[in-house]
Amino acid sequence: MGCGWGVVVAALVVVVAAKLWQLTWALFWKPYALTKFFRSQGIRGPSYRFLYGSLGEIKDLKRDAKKLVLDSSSHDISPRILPHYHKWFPQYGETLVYWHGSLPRVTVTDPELVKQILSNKLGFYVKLKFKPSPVVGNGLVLLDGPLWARRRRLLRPAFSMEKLKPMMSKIGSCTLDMVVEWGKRASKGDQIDASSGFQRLTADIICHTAFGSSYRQGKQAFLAMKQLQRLTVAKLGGVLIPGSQYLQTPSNMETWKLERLLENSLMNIIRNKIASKPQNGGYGDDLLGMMIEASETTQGAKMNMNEIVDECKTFFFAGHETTSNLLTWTIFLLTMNKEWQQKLREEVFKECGMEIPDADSLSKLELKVNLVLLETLRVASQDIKLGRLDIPKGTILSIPIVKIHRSKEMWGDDANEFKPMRFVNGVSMAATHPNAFLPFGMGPRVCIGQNFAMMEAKSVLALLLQRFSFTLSPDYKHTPTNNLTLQPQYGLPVFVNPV
Ligand code: HEM
Repeated sequence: MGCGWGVVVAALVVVVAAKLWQLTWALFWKPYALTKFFRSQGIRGPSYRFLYGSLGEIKDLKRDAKKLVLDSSSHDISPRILPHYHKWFPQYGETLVYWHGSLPRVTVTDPELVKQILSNKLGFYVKLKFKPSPVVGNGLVLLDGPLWARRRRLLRPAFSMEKLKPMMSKIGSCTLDMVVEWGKRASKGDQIDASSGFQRLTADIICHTAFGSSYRQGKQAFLAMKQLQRLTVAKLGGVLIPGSQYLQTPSNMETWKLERLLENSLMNIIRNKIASKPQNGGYGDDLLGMMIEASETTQGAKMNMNEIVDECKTFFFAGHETTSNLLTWTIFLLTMNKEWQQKLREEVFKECGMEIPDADSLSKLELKVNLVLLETLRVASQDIKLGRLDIPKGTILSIPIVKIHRSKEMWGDDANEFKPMRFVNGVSMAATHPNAFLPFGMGPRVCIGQNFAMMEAKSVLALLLQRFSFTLSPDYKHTPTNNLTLQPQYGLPVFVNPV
């Protein structure tokens, strides 16, 4: 008996010792070994700090950066939104390694290497999974491998120009509702926060275009998703203590409640849509209808309910704030460059008059939009060779698009100036490298909603410029901030005047 207990205790000691060794290796020795490995290739960066890596320093730098108010005419926004890169690039060069907890993160700005990562033909690079990720679901944005390929093939038809054209009238009518509201406020001399206006407008547009007649239920699901997103952002940037996501904290309980609400609302919309399909008709012109249609008519397994729910979440997540920010920053730039505001308005009048633009007239608008900033993250799923660099499995590769878009080496000495004419000979000729312009990414995972977003942004802008001129309010503070997407921290107060 005594001998039996002795064996159990000895086994326990061995297991605990093995776990402790694993932990010490992962949190202590491995980062030091990797630091040496990266240094031997000339990749340097801030030293690893136990458990937190560089997160503590990044947090402090970001906290201080949030207090900065930039000069409105400055396009170099990196001191505010990427203060860590702003500090480290001059110190360590643009290919540097820093630490997300105990995981190494290598930045890549060389367009050739960026192209190699984003072309990703052999599946070496997989998406970084946000955890927890109730917001994006397991949709197209985060899937990898054969699951991603099948889903992309099923969804592609829904985003073809042909399918998108019928949505233009919905985009037009949503915008005109906003125009009426802005007109009323303009007549009282009120200033308008264009940023929150565009947030509401693009939410309306995505709910109408995604769910058609189920718009109201779609809006309820959308609002739950926005709250979930806020909770998720609050959790990002901290160290995730394993298991903490299962504790009954107020924030976790709020998250679970919203997840159930989002899930149930979306399931109801989908069930109703399937049940109310006319005998000889289709599911309708909205994105959800086209998605169900495509999943039934394409060869191979149908998309099941959970997959469709995941893709609805993806449309909300990927298709709302991105386009809203594009519109916000475009209006900001047009208030700073009045001659361009006038040029665009003249072009709109010439091609569309006072009509709601259709696909034809839109295609004639040469509106240039050059401020779209995103950071794309990928993870190496096995040891790989990137250019001359050896990248060990598990390294997170970070492509700071904001930095690439502002690089003087690639865009010239006027990189920080507003010069739409640099695109006059096409996107690939605007910089020294054809792939230096990456607002929608590139390669097989290029944004599937690119046409949708550009069509939406052009329609909204045309309708606004036909009716209003925009002047920046003296209350505006130039404080771009990163809430997953790039937004003005205190909104974009403008005065609108009828033209
Ligand atoms: C100005 C607006 C937009 C910008 C700047 C933008 C940007 C991007 C970028 C950079 C990626 C690639 C990420 C990567 O390489 O992993 C992406 C992917 C994606 N975008 Fe967009 N996007 C916009 C609008 C939209 C809209 C309106 C939708 C849908 C309604 C959408 C849906 C998606 C989806 C589903 C993906 C994942 C594609 C895949 O991985 O196969 N996006 N977007």
